[in-house]
Amino acid sequence: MLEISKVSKLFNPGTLDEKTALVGVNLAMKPGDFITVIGSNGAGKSTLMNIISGVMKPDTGEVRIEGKNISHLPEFSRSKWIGRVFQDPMAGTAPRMSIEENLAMAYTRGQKRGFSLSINRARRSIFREQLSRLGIGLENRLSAKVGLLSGGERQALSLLMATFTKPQILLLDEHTAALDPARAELITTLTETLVREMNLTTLMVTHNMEQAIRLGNRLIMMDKGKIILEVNEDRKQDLTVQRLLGEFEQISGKKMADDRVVLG
Ligand SMILES: Nc1ncnc2c1ncn2[C@@H]1O[C@H](COP(=O)(O)OP(=O)(O)OP(=O)(O)O)[C@@H](O)[C@H]1O
Repeated sequence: MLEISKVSKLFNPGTLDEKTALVGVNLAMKPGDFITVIGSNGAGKSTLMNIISGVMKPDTGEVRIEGKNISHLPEFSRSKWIGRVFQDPMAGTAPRMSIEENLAMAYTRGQKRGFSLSINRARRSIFREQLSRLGIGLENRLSAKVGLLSGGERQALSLLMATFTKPQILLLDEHTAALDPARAELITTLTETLVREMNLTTLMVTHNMEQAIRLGNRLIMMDKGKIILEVNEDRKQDLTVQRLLGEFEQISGKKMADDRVVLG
């Protein structure tokens, strides 16, 4: 489904500010895989997400979706295959537009230009039905401006918008990190439900170790631009936070440096 092969990225090469972000990263995801990604500060997690979604190009290496090399395609052309939710609840939605206008945008994502953004009765009923799945009453607020919603409500809407057209790949970039614990739990539960119901192939970066262990069928750990540990389904079930931290120390020879790490 998603294949990343030999992807490397160096920022500001040849300058004092040179930063290695990714070094020969390989990753293959099967349809329905749900991989959680953890790692120390500056390990390259966001760069990996940015390269998959087309925000930036790798120096070397390829990104393939269903066998098709998409490495040369810009971000907007990939949006029909890739849904993404960011850490910042402000990032995934347009604040001055209403809930239904935002949904209409998500609905037509990746379609040819000129595809109607108009909201007719049939579409409105689809939007209502989808919003009701979130279980937070947004289906009764279709014309409310998104800028007026709380962080948790916006993030729930972002999640729905990112998954609306059943993307081939769903990228979740610390999407619960900016929320208080109760809202974060709500978004986590929603994520699990949407991913399971649609059987979405999902890559999720998180600083919450307990969440990384609990969610998904695979886990990868990154350090200094490399995947240093891959845990598959059978081993993941026996994993604990302590064991995971121990593995990190053993492989990298240091303690995990992550100022935002949540042990659960
Ligand atoms: N646009 C950029 N310009 C220069 N250096 C960058 C840029 N983006 C990332 N880097 C550097 O590349 C390395 C990897 O950064 P990245 O943001 O991918 O790590 P991360 O694992 O997401 O880190 P964190 O968990 O701290 O957010 C870091 O050293 C970072 O400083």
